[in-house]
Amino acid sequence: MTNGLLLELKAVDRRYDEGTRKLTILDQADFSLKHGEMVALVAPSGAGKSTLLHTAGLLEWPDGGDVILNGRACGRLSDDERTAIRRNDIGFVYQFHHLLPEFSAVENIMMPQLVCGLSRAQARERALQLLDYMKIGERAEHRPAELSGGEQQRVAIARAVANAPLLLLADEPTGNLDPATASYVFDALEALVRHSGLSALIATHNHELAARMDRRVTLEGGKVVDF
Ligand SMILES: Nc1ncnc2c1ncn2[C@@H]1O[C@H](COP(=O)(O)OP(=O)(O)OP(=O)(O)O)[C@@H](O)[C@H]1O
Repeated sequence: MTNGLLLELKAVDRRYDEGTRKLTILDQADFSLKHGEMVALVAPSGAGKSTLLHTAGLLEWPDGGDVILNGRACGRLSDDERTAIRRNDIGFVYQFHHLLPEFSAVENIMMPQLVCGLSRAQARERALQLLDYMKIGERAEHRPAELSGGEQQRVAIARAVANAPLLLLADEPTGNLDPATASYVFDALEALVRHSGLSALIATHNHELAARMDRRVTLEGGKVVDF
């Protein structure tokens, strides 16, 4: 930790090739996220929300500028180093849960911990604690297909934080749920973020949920701006 910031994007460019021309999605974009801060990313479809999340989450390389996570410049790291940071320090939640269908809820949450070298007993204990925290402890042994959409998303959130990341990035985490379920799932997500002190950047089209976060940003002309 250096300046109270967990995440900084400094003059980040991101361009895609579209036939013969370049599509500029991020154009010298600056953004920062403080430790423990929860920020909503609200922008029209196609504005570049997923691009911003993927770049911040080290899934995509910026074409210019740098991404600094917990004081560490990540732009010039090797693929292996970036993978290690993603595995240990960053949790992702998507609109669709992407749980492994043949494994139970608890096993899905154990998986990333086993990859990081925890024993099965340790991983299971933490997974069960997280399921309890998300108020679905009694669904631990069910497979994703046996869970409701809201329950599946709560398992996906638990899985994203299983390795106690510093940063949670979520791309429309409640976008696939009805309003009441979305609010309920967001309650659980918010409680978890606040309790664990992690920082979160959450893309959402839901203005009610965005209003509950510390700050709201949007994308305009490839830049991240507060609104
Ligand atoms: N790998 C890629 N190659 C080419 N173009 C891409 C690629 N990824 C995204 N794009 C384009 O970049 C633009 C921004 O995409 P992005 O998915 O970041 O938007 P978004 O704001 O998340 O949209 P949505 O809300 O619909 O998910 C879109 O025009 C998209 O078609």
